[in-house]
Amino acid sequence: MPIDPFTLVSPPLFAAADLREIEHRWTAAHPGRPLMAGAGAAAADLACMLARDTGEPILVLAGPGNNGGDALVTARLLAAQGFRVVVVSRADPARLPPDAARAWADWRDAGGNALTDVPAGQSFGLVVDGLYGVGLVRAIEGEDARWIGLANAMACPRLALDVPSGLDGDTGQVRGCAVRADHTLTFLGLKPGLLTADGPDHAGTLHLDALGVEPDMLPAVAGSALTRLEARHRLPPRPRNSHKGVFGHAGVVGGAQGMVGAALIAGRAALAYGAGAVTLGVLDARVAVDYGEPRLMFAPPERLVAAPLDVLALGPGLGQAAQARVLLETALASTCPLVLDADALNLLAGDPALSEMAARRTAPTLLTPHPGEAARLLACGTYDVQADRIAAASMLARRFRAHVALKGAGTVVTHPQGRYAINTTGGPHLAQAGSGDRLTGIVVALLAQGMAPGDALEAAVWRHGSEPSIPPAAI
Ligand SMILES: NC(=O)C1=CN([C@@H]2O[C@H](COP(=O)(O)OP(=O)(O)OC[C@H]3O[C@@H](n4cnc5c(N)ncnc54)[C@H](OP(=O)(O)O)[C@@H]3O)[C@@H](O)[C@H]2O)[C@@H](O)CC1
Ligand SMILES: Nc1ncnc2c1ncn2[C@@H]1O[C@H](COP(=O)(O)OP(=O)(O)O)[C@@H](O)[C@H]1O
Ligand SMILES: [K+]
Repeated sequence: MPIDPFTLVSPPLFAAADLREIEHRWTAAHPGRPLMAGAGAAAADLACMLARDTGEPILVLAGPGNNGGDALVTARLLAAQGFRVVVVSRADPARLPPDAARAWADWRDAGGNALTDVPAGQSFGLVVDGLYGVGLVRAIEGEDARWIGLANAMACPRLALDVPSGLDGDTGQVRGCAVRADHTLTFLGLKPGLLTADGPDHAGTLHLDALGVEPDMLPAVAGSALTRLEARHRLPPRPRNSHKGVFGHAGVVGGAQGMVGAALIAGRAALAYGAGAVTLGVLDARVAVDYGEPRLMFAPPERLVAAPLDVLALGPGLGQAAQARVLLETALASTCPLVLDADALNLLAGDPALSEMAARRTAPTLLTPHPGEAARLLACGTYDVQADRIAAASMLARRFRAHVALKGAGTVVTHPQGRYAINTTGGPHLAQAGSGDRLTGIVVALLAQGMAPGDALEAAVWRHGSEPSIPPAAI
């Protein structure tokens, strides 16, 4: 029975290699009971609910592997329920993998056939996409790409089996082109690529069917989906018998001339999320008060980076002048948790000595790069970062022995020990200057109040995405 995976707490994320391991364990424990039968049955049930009630046939696109096998089982079960089904496949039945070959034989025995092209001028009540799943190994091109283009242009809903064809389940990268599904029914477990990069735009509403696989058959994995907060992500209730000192003193350094707002946004967010006191070290010396949030204190940045604080953040609106570099060097020597954002990351990227210092810190370091900043830190292109966001964020976590939030659609939070989480809150309303500064402030607030660094970064990313959004006005 498919479920909404977002109702689960921190569901694990399985890469293609993990899924093959599950299949291996299942086959060893249950010979002769292919998982494909359950996958096809679940897909047929969902397809019944999604197909438009117009009497138009259901188009089933079936590929050359087991994803195509799932599609053929789905087609047979839908036809058995009285739906008109048009199967389109160019796969050579003689070369199908064993379970898919069985599905093809069953479909043919039930009177089914397959067209070798999508019929022109025909409208459909639903498209079932079973071209490629987690076995996608190269870019989609040729006839497959044409079919995907046709399917994406159809007015009816599209249901993708396992992953939208063309989307890499491990990374969320579109390889060539991909089905833009309205719904994706994914099998066994969630795949990281459904949640980050191009995944959310292509998967539509996610449904998960574990196909009856027992939890003890699932391999231990490094990744999970940040669907809901766990207890470790929450602060204890504020004791009545408390004072501002209990909730930490945070310092935020940044706000060079022309970018003062970045530091103010971070500072305001830190107060809003409960830091006991927040001092800004603004580089633009003309600014000494925030009239919109007069609780913010101001100190010379040189003094603030060397002050005894509970947490220090450096970066929002920092700029890259010589003064900023010196501030960063002093901040790296601090003994409290240190959050580096924006230009602090750019300065780090261009300076091997500072990078070395960052990697050697004994107090926790948290990095919050957007893909461009991550690319500078890794000395590669933004495209390379986006092609595998988990790998990029993991590399940064290892290199800097830091907790890292690689921002953007499906923010990836990685930890020095190798664990990672993909956030599921937020959306394109956050794609506006100043969003990242607010995230920095939220992280700072949670750290100031004593949350463990990795948990604070995850919780901040989740909460930032959960804030009520005011969508940009339609024009
Ligand atoms: N694991 C399980 O237990 C379960 C798995 N299940 C299902 O199986 C799916 C995985 O099946 P799979 O491994 O057969 O891979 P799949 O995605 O069908 O593609 C492989 C074929 O595609 C080809 N090919 C690849 N890329 C291509 C391209 N760009 N352009 C053209 N061809 C390309 C590739 O060709 P080759 O590289 O061999 O030349 C090969 O022939 C999984 O997503 C789920 O739906 C369920 O039944 C539930 C249980
Ligand atoms: N399309 C998107 N979907 C989800 N979150 C997004 C999207 N675009 C931006 N964000 C979020 O908005 C914030 C932007 O941060 P950043 O790029 O550093 O902006 P700035 O430095 O201008 O404040 C990050 O938290 C990022 O994850
Ligand atoms: K698919």
